[in-house]
Amino acid sequence: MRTAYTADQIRGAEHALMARLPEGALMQRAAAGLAAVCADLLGRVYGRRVVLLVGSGDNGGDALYAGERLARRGARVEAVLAGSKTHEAGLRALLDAGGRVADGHVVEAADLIIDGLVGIGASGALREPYARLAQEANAARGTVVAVDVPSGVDASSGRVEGAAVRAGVTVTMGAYKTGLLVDPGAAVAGRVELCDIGLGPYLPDPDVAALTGRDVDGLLPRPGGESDKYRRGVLGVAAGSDLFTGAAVLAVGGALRGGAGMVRYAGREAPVAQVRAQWPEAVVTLLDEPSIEHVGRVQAWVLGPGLGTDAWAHELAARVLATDVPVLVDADGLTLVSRDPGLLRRAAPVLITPHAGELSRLIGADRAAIEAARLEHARRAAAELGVTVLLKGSTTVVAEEGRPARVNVTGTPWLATGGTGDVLSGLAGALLAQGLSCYDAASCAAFLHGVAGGLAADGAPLAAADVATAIPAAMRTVAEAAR
Ligand SMILES: NC(=O)C1=CN([C@@H]2O[C@H](COP(=O)(O)OP(=O)(O)OC[C@H]3O[C@@H](n4cnc5c(N)ncnc54)[C@H](OP(=O)(O)O)[C@@H]3O)[C@@H](O)[C@H]2O)[C@@H](O)CC1
Ligand SMILES: Nc1ncnc2c1ncn2[C@@H]1O[C@H](COP(=O)(O)OP(=O)(O)O)[C@@H](O)[C@H]1O
Ligand SMILES: [K+]
Repeated sequence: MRTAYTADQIRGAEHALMARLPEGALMQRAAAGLAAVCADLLGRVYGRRVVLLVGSGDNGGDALYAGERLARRGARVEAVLAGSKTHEAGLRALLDAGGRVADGHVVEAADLIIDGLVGIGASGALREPYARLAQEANAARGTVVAVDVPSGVDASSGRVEGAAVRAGVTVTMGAYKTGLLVDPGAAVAGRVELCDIGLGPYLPDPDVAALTGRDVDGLLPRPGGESDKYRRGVLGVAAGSDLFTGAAVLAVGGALRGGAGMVRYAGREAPVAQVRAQWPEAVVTLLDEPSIEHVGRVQAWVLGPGLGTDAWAHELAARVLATDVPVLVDADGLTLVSRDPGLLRRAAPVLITPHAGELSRLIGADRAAIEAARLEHARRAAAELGVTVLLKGSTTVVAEEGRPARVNVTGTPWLATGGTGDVLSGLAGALLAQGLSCYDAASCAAFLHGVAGGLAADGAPLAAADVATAIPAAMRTVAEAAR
């Protein structure tokens, strides 16, 4: 499990650790780790041009001391002092080692740029001249190494207001910051290298966690000698309509690859015909009326992809939500519950899987605001609605009250294509049917869906059905990672 922390949590741990160490020791550890990563990136240090972007705080201090170390190994180190003040001891150390102070024009020609403008002490959008320097670094040809977090990214949330440094590598001190795992921050952090400064024993419970392949492998249910198709878990899928038949086909496809013992599909005439034609494995019930009475017993339901939002769909949704098994609500199901929130009042667990637009209707928040602060809104929805939330998008977030939010680190922008969400619903539903909690089913499904997307795309466009097909390969990949 990868864990990450807010700026306040990091500060608390740093204070506790600092109290036991001589002054400045922590910054020396940070600078040593930073300089080592930079030296690796440069290959040969001697004679290379390194530019330090130095802000007024300790983030600038880290950069200056790392610059000192690189200068002692023969690099030509120049510091651009951006703040109203500068870490004095750090600057002296750099100058003593042969580094010098320069203006912003040196950025363009640097082999390596160290972004020490701001770290966890930043507040709000980057001010000038920081914002201009961030843009110059982004336009330069040299590798950009961010200290702790890329400047312009809010360390606690991943929010970016205005300009931000786009790093090739971020060297983060002591522990991951939440903003490095959540877009838009994660998207500009590049490769994140954790520099151990001894903070571990002082860290509180994490703000967020990210599953690794090993974690997912450990959570996935596997059939044993005693298993039969009923004991493995049966999933019901209530999806599709005469207008949207594909969503039903894709959700059932995701479910069949997700390891349920059986998938029961229930729907109207047109999607029933399509599901029958595509998936002989599914047990299909044609619904003459919106009732699930004749569908047979299931351990979980997926409700909503392509279901429509008419009175018939509403009635079917009410029947599914009146059962006592976990229900995953997606797509049109979310529109139905946003119109009739009473539907969500039930004793058994609910997992909702909205994208930002669907969540905006559910909690009355602006879509752009949700995309800018994904974690905050997913948590708010979980608390207000009393459900588990899987918020889809460039970073998928899973939130449930009383547990650390989980952020998903797999996936590819190629997944941004119609129908992949339906596959995700089927997959997560299959995991629910096999007995995983909403929290684990959602986070494992997001992880596997992202890996499957990467395998299916392999650098080129994918169709949603390819993602379903790649789910078993994704499971094998996590099993290999665990070995
Ligand atoms: N503590 C430790 O033990 C260790 C800490 N370490 C390192 O220290 C970093 C934290 O250092 P920090 O607390 O000095 O804050 P930091 O991020 O450098 O910036 C603060 C200054 O920036 C300014 N500023 C703020 N917002 C701004 C904006 N939008 N636009 C422009 N300027 C803005 C503001 O100054 P102002 O100009 O307003 O006076 C503020 O005072 C941490 O990320 C890690 O790298 C490591 O060495 C390990 C040990
Ligand atoms: N930029 C992106 N990077 C990675 N994954 C993305 C991106 N955009 C969307 N996705 C993923 O693609 C899927 C799209 O789902 P959804 O919006 O429900 O589409 P649909 O309704 O067409 O199935 C989700 O799993 C989402 O997390
Ligand atoms: K920085």
